[in-house]
Amino acid sequence: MKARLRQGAGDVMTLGAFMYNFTQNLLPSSISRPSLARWSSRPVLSSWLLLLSNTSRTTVSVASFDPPCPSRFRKKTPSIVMASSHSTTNNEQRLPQEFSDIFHRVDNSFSSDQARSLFPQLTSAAHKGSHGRIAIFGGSEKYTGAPYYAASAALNCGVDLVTVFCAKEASIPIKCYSPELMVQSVYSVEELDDLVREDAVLKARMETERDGEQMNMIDEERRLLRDRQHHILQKTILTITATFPSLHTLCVGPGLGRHGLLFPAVAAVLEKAMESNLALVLDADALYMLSLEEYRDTLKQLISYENVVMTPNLMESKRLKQSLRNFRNYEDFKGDDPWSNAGIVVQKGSTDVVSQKSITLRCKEKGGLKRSGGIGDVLAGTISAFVAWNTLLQNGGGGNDDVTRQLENRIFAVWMACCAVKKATRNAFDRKRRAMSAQHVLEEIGEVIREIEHNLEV
Ligand SMILES: NC(=O)C1=CN([C@@H]2O[C@H](COP(=O)(O)OP(=O)(O)OC[C@H]3O[C@@H](n4cnc5c(N)ncnc54)[C@H](OP(=O)(O)O)[C@@H]3O)[C@@H](O)[C@H]2O)[C@@H](O)CC1
Ligand SMILES: Nc1ncnc2c1ncn2[C@@H]1O[C@H](COP(=O)(O)OP(=O)(O)OP(=O)(O)O)[C@@H](O)[C@H]1O
Repeated sequence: MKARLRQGAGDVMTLGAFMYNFTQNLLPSSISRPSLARWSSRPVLSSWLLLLSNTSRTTVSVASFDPPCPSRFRKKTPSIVMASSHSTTNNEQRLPQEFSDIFHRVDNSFSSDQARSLFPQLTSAAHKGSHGRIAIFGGSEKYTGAPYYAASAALNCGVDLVTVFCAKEASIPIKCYSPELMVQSVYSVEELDDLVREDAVLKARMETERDGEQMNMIDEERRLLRDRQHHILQKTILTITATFPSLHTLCVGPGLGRHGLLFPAVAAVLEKAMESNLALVLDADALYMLSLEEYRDTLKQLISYENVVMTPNLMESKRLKQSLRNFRNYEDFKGDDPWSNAGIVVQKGSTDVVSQKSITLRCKEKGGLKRSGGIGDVLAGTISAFVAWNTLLQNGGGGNDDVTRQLENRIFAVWMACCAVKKATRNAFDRKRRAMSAQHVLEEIGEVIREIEHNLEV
């Protein structure tokens, strides 16, 4: 697939087909009937990917069909040729307007086999951990819900084991939310606050002190304080990095908070993760941290790291873009788009835009009309699950072919996670309307994943 993408040969090239019955009632019946196409195979797909490619940029969009997938899809995605024609079925009338005038071709580049390979197989040979071990580094005094949502979303998707690394102050509440989560306190906000307070006192004394001997003593006290700080943060870093060999994904950020003393430890954890080639999902306060001038070097490293997914909301996206533009050596990141990096970026919005280098996939799945806090955390956890499975595929021992396929599939895995959360949000909204919260989205995500897999198997 990668080779095809790089070729950029066709003005319009359709990459592949998914059979995922996501978007029932995708369009209101009032939408004007598009000039539709006739499919060489009847519209058997519940969804398909349109890859519009030109030499500089590639865009994949998603549309959907309603009908259940027939058995022939079991084997392989049928080759579909779209010709300019008119609609003959209700299903075709449901095509989104935006695709009506696109003359395109769908081929077998992304087959249902590949879509299936986004999920690890459920077999009796599986053991605890075969379907993914992930960790969430987040959760602070103020935010205990965010890491819980992210971790539970991953569990509800089907990951086996999830550990939450958080502040001591957050660990008991998170444990009480769910017995399934392994929760480990890796630092204490109180302890960090004490360090800040003691340093402020010493600094103030230093400013007023005139006696040389006293000043030396204060200097020494500050040095000891720095040692204590170093020791505390090293413990945080070592506790987390010690788990790296057993992890398939590390998600950093949900509810992390913005404690200035913790950030150096977060940056060190990210750097160690890159050294270990561990898959990273970065959200919320991890993205805030990366937009700060002190952490530009870390951001710079992440920009050229292949194994990262960043999931900024509107604000986080603005901050990071601004930070990238402010790079003194911005020439390192030539190109109009500061996002054109090695890893994957998901810009969340009414349409989630998933991009990697010159490839862009758009998740057109409709969400709900309620935007409660925490749905971004559910998304971070869901993406972490799909990325963990993608890592498992890489570790599957299939040799270089598997590695190549893993890289090709990862962006589709992330896109699929975005669509799943949108669909779960819509189901939750349909059920709860204004009372909908992230907890209700969590309750839906497992069923949505089941539906996706069912549609791939039936
Ligand atoms: N239950 C919990 O524990 C939860 C904990 N959470 C945790 O909170 C932490 C901070 O995360 P964050 O999202 O509040 O911080 P940040 O991105 O700086 O936004 C700050 C301000 O930016 C704005 N704004 C944001 N998006 C916008 C948009 N699309 N369109 C327009 N404006 C937008 C908006 O400003 P306002 O509209 O209020 O002016 C917003 O208040 C982080 O750790 C996260 O994980 C949450 O996950 C929720 C559940
Ligand atoms: N304008 C929008 N219309 C519809 N859905 C949206 C819109 N903006 C974001 N979403 C969806 O809401 C979910 C969370 O995105 P959001 O931008 O709120 O993230 P966030 O601020 O990080 O969330 P959180 O509250 O967990 O911190 C995603 O699934 C995204 O697709």
